[in-house]
Amino acid sequence: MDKNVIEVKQLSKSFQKTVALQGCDFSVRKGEIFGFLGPSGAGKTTTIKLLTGQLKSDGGDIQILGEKPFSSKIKSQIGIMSDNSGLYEKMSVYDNLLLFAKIYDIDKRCIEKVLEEVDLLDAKKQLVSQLSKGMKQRLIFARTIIHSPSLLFLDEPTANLDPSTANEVREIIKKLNAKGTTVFLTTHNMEEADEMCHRVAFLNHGHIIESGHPEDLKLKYSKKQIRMKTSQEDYTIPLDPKLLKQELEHIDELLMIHSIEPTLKEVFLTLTKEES
Ligand SMILES: Nc1ncnc2c1ncn2[C@@H]1O[C@H](COP(=O)(O)OP(=O)(O)OP(=O)(O)O)[C@@H](O)[C@H]1O
Repeated sequence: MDKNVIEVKQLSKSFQKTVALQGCDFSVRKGEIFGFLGPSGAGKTTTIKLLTGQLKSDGGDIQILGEKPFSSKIKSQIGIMSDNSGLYEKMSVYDNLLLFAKIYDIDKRCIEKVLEEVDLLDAKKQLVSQLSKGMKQRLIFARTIIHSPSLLFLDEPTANLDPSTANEVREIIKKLNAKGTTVFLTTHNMEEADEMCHRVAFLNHGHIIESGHPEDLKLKYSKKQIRMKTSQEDYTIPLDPKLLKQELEHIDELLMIHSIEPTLKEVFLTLTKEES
């Protein structure tokens, strides 16, 4: 996981008077799930559009797999999933992918393989209009990965999905990543990021305010306290081995003891509050 597949330096983008990104720096390593997190309007979708060549930046540098985002050399290695599903409801699962394969000149033998991968092979003859939301989402996924990209851009892949469908999507992402696909993921959902991402970056007002492994961030912003629960009391003490030892000597019946770390959401809220 050491080679960078995405390198972004001092990226800026404005829309008329709206500054979407300003001096944004980050990198994504080969083989990781990288979570790009931020509140609504922070600039996440704009970043994905810039990284995938759908928008041009005003300044800064982007390298994707060692190339510029607009380079045709990397097109076949990239998969993009955003919220516009674009599925044809009156066509079957298979025919939706066939159409896509024809447009993008992809070998149609890839269709069965990818349907198997997202567990839709048995539904290949079903009309899209008859599919459950979860199945549709898996079909969109199939379309995104039909050409076996090594780098996936997923813009809020679980937004507006019920918990079980969101879980199905997360499992597919993890499975792909386990096979070596690098994933750039935007999400509002901090629990999801904590569960899935090897590293996260917090975006606020168009720039990165913090980044790192979720566990390391939670430790970094921990208040360093221990919660103690005895048969008599429920209280906290500072996270200090000497204090803890002293405390334990006095306790007759200890029911629970654990260190208190913030959740990723709490870390993010603290940081964004400090910034505004
Ligand atoms: N085409 C556009 N024209 C004008 N302003 C835009 C355009 N696209 C984005 N913006 C503005 O740029 C800022 C960043 O938008 P962006 O969509 O990247 O945020 P986001 O983090 O993806 O938000 P969300 O989580 O709500 O999707 C916002 O203020 C948005 O209104």
